[in-house]
Amino acid sequence: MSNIPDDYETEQQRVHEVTELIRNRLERITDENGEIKSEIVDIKRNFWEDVTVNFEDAAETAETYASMKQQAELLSERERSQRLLRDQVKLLHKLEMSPYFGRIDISEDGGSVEAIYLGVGSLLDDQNDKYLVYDWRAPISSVYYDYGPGPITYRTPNGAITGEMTLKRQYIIRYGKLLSMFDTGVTIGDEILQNVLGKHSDAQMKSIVATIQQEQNAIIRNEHAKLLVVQGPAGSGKTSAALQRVAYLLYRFRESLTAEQIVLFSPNPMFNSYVSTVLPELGEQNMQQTTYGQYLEHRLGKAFELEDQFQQMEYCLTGYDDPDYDTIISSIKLKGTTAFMEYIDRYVQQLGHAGMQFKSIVFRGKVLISKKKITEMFYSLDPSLNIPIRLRELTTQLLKELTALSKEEQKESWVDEELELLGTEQFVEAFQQLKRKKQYHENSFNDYEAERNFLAARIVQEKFKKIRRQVKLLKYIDMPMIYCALFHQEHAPIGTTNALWRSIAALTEERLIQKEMPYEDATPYLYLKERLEGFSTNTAVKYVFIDEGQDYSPFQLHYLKRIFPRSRMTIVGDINQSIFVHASTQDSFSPFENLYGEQETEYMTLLRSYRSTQEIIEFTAKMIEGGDQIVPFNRHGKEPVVTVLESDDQYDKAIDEVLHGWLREGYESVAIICKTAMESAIVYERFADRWKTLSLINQETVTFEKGIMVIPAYLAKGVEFDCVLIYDASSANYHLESERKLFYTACTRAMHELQLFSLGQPSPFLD
Ligand SMILES: Nc1ncnc2c1ncn2[C@@H]1O[C@H](COP(=O)(O)OP(=O)(O)OP(=O)(O)O)[C@@H](O)[C@H]1O
Repeated sequence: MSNIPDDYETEQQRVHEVTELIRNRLERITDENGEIKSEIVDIKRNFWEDVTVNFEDAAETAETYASMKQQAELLSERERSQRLLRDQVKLLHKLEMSPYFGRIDISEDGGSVEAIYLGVGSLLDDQNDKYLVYDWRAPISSVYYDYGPGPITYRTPNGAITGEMTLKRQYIIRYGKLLSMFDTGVTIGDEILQNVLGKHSDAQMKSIVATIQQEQNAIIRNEHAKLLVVQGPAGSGKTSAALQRVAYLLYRFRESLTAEQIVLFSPNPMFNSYVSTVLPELGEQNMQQTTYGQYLEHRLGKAFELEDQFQQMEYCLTGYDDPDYDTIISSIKLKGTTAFMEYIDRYVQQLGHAGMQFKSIVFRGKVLISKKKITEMFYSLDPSLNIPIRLRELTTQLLKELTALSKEEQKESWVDEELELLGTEQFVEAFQQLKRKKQYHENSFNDYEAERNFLAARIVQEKFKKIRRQVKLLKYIDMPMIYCALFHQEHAPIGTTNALWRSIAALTEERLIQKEMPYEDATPYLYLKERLEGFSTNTAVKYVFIDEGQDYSPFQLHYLKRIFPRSRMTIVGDINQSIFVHASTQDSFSPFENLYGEQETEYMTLLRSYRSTQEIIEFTAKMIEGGDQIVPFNRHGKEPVVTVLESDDQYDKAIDEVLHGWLREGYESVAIICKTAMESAIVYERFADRWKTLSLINQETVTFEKGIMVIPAYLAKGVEFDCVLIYDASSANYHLESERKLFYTACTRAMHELQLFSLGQPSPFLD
């Protein structure tokens, strides 16, 4: 329970004093910053004047270098100081706006009581070396999130400390004014959380630093798990906790970890813009962000036209009439399994003995080294060596061969033709070079010959450069053919019938021949490629975060683990939102179990849901298995409404009414959620004239903005809106079991109001 304390005046006085101190410090730092800035300008302007330049002899030259080095060091030291000051100014501005949000009074066993104030960064009083504000990530701050008044324990680098908490208080402060304060129990202030969650949604996600809940704190501060898996229902704060965790890790390991060493895989490009302000709000730099699809594209290069995951999704939701539909769905499922990964492993073993395919090395239409010869060279190498090592050796041999061939090539007539086109300067230069190399004897019989040979060698060398580069990049391996041949294997992967395998193989090959790479093939293709060429791992990355982890196939996760071998992984997700066919997390999080092994994996579960009103959470929880476990946060709003419409024409009036109503209430972010991109486009066309501010979101949309938007359900993943209107929640549109989770995901995007329109009989998921 919480109550409003009566020492408001004292607290307001403290806010006033701390704000004053912050403002004074800001003033001082701004002056210091100005001085450093002009010093930097001076150093740059006078750099050469302050350096004594003299290259007369070795001693003078050394002195010149020493003096240059000294100036450069001075400059970089000043620039570093300026960066530090800039960071301090940023933090002080944040603290000026709101210096702290919480306070705990604690006493270490038997000691005196100390009041600890928590904010987004720490603030030290220079006069007495005391912290006026502690960073929310400091070890002691953990007590605030984990305990209520009573006995406490917290960990420091020097061991555990026990004591007593006598007070836990929350504040809302804006620019020196204490707007409100509450004393609270273990959970952090219902009042403040009510206040935060009751607000209208924003185009950008907000940091939850002032109201982190105990179970979220455990996720944020976990330091030991190699793999941390978090399962939580829609709106339970998984993404929020993940981002706070990034900020925590950056603070905790600030000596050794930088934002570039952290990668977040997000569900769609728009999501990147949605979460982009959270870390800067916490005074940290953003980590690297990408989607898995973008990452595949980057690694795949241009050999194929890659289907993206949303095209695949669209097909899965609309392609029911395609006679190949069932085979394609089975193919997508198969290619996401670890059984298929192992199938590729066995194929790689076979390739060690036979089956590698190469491309001939061709120059000006002439085969320099035939693929037959390359194959022979490859298989004559020691078979006990693994394929990547053999390929390295083969590359060396091919490069040598090319050197020899380039000598032959110099005699070709095209070289003479090119020589004729050269101007006198090139001949003069050849003359100079040969003279320098002492290969030129004036008036000797070979003069012209030497010059010609020299220039011919250079011409051929220049033309061969590209071939040599391609060879070094292993472009002589015919990867598409090797991958296609995988589907000629007679025996099917474990768990797949021979007949199904043959159909999958035929369909896959058909698309690969067209130079199309189905999305489900991209990971197996890259995996095979890297098993042959050697994995190009990224060892710089230390933490990988995967949001919406339930949508990744086991194969994709294993692939990521191999790519980032030095990294710890945090996977957050919700099995009830697995919307992709390949996701094997349909019922549990089991695919994660054998990723790093039990010893190194920790599971955490969130049950409370914060995004939506209690009415919406209770309504949506009924759609999924285990929904009764979800604990809604106690915030109330209108009951969701299901409206059955009899004809398409009734939509105009009904939509107008609902949208007008929401706008009148002041809601700024409204989504009309459709099942597919196709449906979204139709709806947009239909209403764009009536609603001028309507926008259509598709897979290319990269920024998330307020307003009224039409969006396919699978792109609304991870984001939220004040109000959601499910455009057609009819049984005709949503009835397959495989669509249940998509439907649930769509409905759970609403924070305050949810309306569902159904053309005829509503979906059975609403029963
Ligand atoms: N401790 C908290 N304090 C304040 N707000 C919170 C807290 N936890 C979550 N929220 C809010 O709840 C909403 C949902 O959070 P978030 O998007 O992180 O959930 P999620 O579990 O990732 O959801 P989903 O799986 O549906 O995408 C956000 O508006 C977030 O700010």
